[in-house]
Formats: sequence, C-alpha cells, structure tokens
Amino acid sequence: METWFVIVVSLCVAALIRSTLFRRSAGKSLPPGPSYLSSNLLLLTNSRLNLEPILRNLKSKYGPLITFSIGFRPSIFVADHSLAHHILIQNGAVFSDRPRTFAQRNISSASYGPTWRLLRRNLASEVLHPSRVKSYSWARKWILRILIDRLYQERNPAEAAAGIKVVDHFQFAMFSLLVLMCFGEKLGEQEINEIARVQRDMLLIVGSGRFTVLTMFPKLGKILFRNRWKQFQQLLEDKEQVLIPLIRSRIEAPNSDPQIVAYVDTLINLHLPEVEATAGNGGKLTDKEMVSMCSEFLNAGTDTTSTALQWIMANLVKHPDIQSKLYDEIVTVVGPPPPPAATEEPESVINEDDLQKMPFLKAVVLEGLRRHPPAHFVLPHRVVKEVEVEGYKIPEGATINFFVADMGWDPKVWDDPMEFKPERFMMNDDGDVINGGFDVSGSKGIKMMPFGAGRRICPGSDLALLHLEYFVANLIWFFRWTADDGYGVDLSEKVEFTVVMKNPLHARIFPRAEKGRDPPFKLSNHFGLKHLVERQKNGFNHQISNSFSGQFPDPDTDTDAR
Ligand code: HEM
Repeated sequence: METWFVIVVSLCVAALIRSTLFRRSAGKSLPPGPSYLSSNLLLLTNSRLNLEPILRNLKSKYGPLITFSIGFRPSIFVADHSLAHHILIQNGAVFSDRPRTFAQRNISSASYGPTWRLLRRNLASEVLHPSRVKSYSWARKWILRILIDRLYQERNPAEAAAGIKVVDHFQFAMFSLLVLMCFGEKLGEQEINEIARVQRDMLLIVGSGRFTVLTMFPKLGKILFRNRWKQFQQLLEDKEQVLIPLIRSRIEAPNSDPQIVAYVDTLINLHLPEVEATAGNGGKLTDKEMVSMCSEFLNAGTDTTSTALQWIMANLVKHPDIQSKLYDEIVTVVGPPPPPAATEEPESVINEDDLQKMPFLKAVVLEGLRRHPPAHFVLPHRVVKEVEVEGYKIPEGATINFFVADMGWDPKVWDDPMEFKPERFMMNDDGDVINGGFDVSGSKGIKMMPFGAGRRICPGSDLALLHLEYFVANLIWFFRWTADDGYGVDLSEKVEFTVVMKNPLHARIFPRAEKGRDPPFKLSNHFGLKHLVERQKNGFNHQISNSFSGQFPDPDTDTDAR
C-alpha cells in the first residue's frame, strides 16, 4: 500500500516537472495520446505483456504517431511506413541513440557514439562478415545432423499421432550453434543446457516486465523495489558463474586456429575508446562486460531465430500445398533426399550455396518474418535533439518505437495481410519478378521491418536469414511434416522475450526416404531379422504379413503414414 502511495506521488511530481520541461518550447505539441499520468497508470496496472493491444487501441484512436509516456520521458510510437522511413533512414543520426538503462555494456544498450560503433563494427566485421560466416558452415552441418537425429529419435512410430513438440529441438540447435560461434568450443549437451537456462531465466523475467519499474525509475526503483533489484543481481551472478569460466579458458589458452575465430576471441583483443573504458582496465573489456557482450550475442541470435523457425514450420504444416511446392523446388535443385544416416556416418545435407538457387525458399522465410516477426517492436530508440515530425514536436530525450508487426500486416501495403502467401515475395506490386530478392533493410522504402531499419538495424539479419533458410530447407528435404491429430496448428501468439506460439507446434514427421534406415516398424526389435527370414522360409508368411507387409509405408502415398 505504502509503495503504491509513493509511486502515485512520484508520478504526480514527475508529471509536474515533465510538463514544465517538455512543454517549454511552446507552439508545437507532442503527438496525440493519453495524458502522462494515465499512460503510466495503464503501464503500472497492466503487465508489459499486455501492452501491445493497449497500444493498438491507442493507434486506432489517435492515429499512426502516438505519445504514450513510459517513465519520466515521453515515448513516441510510430505505426506508419513512410514515417518510419523518414525517421530511421532519412534522419537516422537523430534517432539512433538508446535510452539509458542499468544494463552492462553491450551493443544494443550502448549510446550512439564511438563505443557503440566500435562494438558493432567488431561484431559485423569479425564475426558476421560473409567470409567468417562461411567458415562456420561445418558447424551448421554438425548441428543440423544432431537436430535431424534428435527428431528422428523422438519420432515414435507406434505413437506417431502424438507428434513432436519441435520448438525444444529448434532452441537447442540454435543454442548449440551460437554457443559454438561465441566460445569456439563444442560443448556437451549438459553444458549447453546450463548456458541456455541462465540466459532464459533472465530473458523470461525481463520479458515479463517485472523489472520495467527499475528501468523507468532506476535510482528510486533500487530503493523502493529492493527485492526485485536483489533478484536481478542474483540472475546476473548466476549468468556470470556459468559464462566467466568459458571466457577465462579462452583468455588463458588463446585460440591458434584461424578457422575457428569465436566471438569471445574478438572481444579479448578489443580496446575501448579511452573516455569510455572502465578505469584500471587499460581499455580492455572487464569480465563482466564480456559476459554482457556474449550474453547479448546468444540472446539476440537464438530465441529470435528459433521462434521464427517454429512459426515458419507451423505455417508449412498448416499449408501442405506450400510445403509440397517448397519440397519440389528443393528436389529440382539438389535431387531427392538420402535416407537419414546415423550420426557417425557422413551424410549429405543441402549445400549452403544451393540455397541461392531456391527463390521460393527465400519467399517462405520472408513471409514467415512478415506474418510472424519475432519482435513486434524494435528496441526503444532515444532522440538526441528536438525535431519536428508531421508538425509535432519530438523532444530531445524522448524515446521512440515502431509497430513492427502492424507494418507487416498493413492492408494498405499487403493484400490479405493475415494470410500466409509466400508468392507475394516472388513478384512485386508492379508485376516484376523479384524471386525472394526483397530488401529487408528498408533503405529505399519500408514495407516491413522484422530486423528494424536504419543505423540500429539488426546486424545479424544476414546470419539469421541464412540459418532460417538452411534449417527450413533441410527439415523439409528430410521429412514430410503434418499436423498432430490432437493439436492441429494453432497460430495464437504469446508474448515472452519474443512473440512465440501460444500452443507450440506439435508435428508428425515422416522421413521422405526412410527405406535405408530405422524403419517405422523395427524388425530387429520384434523378431530379429534372422528369425524373421527363418520364419518366412518356413511358410509363416501369414503371421508376418499381418504386422509387416515387407514394404515400409510410403509417406507420400500411404494414408496411415500421413
Ligand atoms: C530472426 C532473427 C532475428 C531477428 C528477428 C532480429 C531482430 C532484431 C531487432 C528488431 C533489433 C532491434 C533493431 C532496432 O532497435 O532498431 C535487433 C537488434 C540487434 N540484433 Fe537482431 N534479430 C535476429 C537475429 C540476430 C542475430 C543472429 C544476431 C547476432 C548474432 C543479432 C544481433 C543483434 C544485435 C547486436 C542488435 C543490437 C543492434 C544495435 O543496437 O545496434 N540478431 N535485432
């Protein structure tokens, strides 16, 4: 009760100060929206997870440029494509800062300035450069093999109707891959799960909005919400305990293989600009700063991509015609799939260069990102000097955000926007063939912005697109995917760190070429092959044919196998 009283009084005082500060340059007003007090009360009485419908209501009431204050500063929300382009591309320098937070140093929270530039350039040129990304193709192949094997193992033919909850496997695959790129080591399943646990604990609780109040009023929040602050510190310590030994081992035994340059190797050698460096560390990143950077790398590249992968696969399950069309394209380029091999055996997978010859695959991935962007808003940007947009004042220090999902769903820009139609990326509105060659950066015009746009655009977009194309193509090549009998495919959403499937995809999978290995009916488990052959020789065909016809069901023709 006391806490609430203090919050309401603080909000009133803040409202008074704010109206003095932000309304000072009279004449132009802020974009329309609810009052400062009602915005913050809405925020405090609703979970951050429910914010999206509230903002959408405000958009229909006030239009595409809204003021919805969060904390002390006004927050502006933009829902219009050309306004987003005007702000992020044409006036990028003014809108590319970030609000101050209590987060440790990393790229996404760094102010727009020399340290951000250095950290971002390091990631872009040392890890995400196409030649470095290519040098990790062996790692993608290794993880893909594990993923295919895990799916194959979990697929229980006897209970095939139950389907597989695939998202856990997708998350594990993306985590294993990014952990390898981050620390340069092939870790065991237990270690990977431990890293995933500390990362997710932090993400889920931050995503739930439990710490929003600490971001809104950092100094006051630490005093008023001491338990939350302690909980935040505890999560940070847990993460440090797991990640610091991995970082230290790479410092103590530096990498000598130029083929395996991990993200952490590049961070060890970085020198921050003098004014920004932590005192006494000679310009180098501290252990805690390295944890923050590695943690950002893992968060940014795993949850987003596995979420997008699940949405895309869900749509391919829901639309068998699109799945068949994609499979046909893949087969035209690389031929029919081999039977899945055991993990130790070499197995051919789709070569990454061949992905370039699959325009429909690219269209499927883009359509997935348009219809289900993992982030429905970008990270908040901060305005560095007062500017005018559409006749409204956007004051210095205001935060600005963008309705990412709504831009991809805008009926003025997209026909049947809520339908999953990859064909829209094969041809543009003027009838020109674009064959999946859409510009996601939005530099010439923003039609959708799943990776943001402008100077703060996601630096991992090319890597993410490669991962999505590679995994979708191989998963469709190896298996035919159908809906689970009990669950179907429900495309309802739920907000976590990203916007995930409320009811995760449960899919039944059928190896497209399974005659080579581990058939759905395991002979050896039931009779033993030798015993079976003996029985056949002795005329026991009747008994055998009841349970095994001598032919494995063909998933493309056998109705039981569907
Ligand atoms: C499907 C996958 C992904 C999606 C949808 C996605 C989306 C986004 C979005 C919306 C932003 C915020 C842009 C803004 O604030 O304007 C962002 C920022 C960022 N992303 Fe991604 N991302 C993905 C994958 C990745 C990957 C694979 C990496 C790196 C390994 C990465 C690293 C980053 C970083 C470091 C930032 C902060 C950029 C900055 O503040 O300058 N992301 N991403």
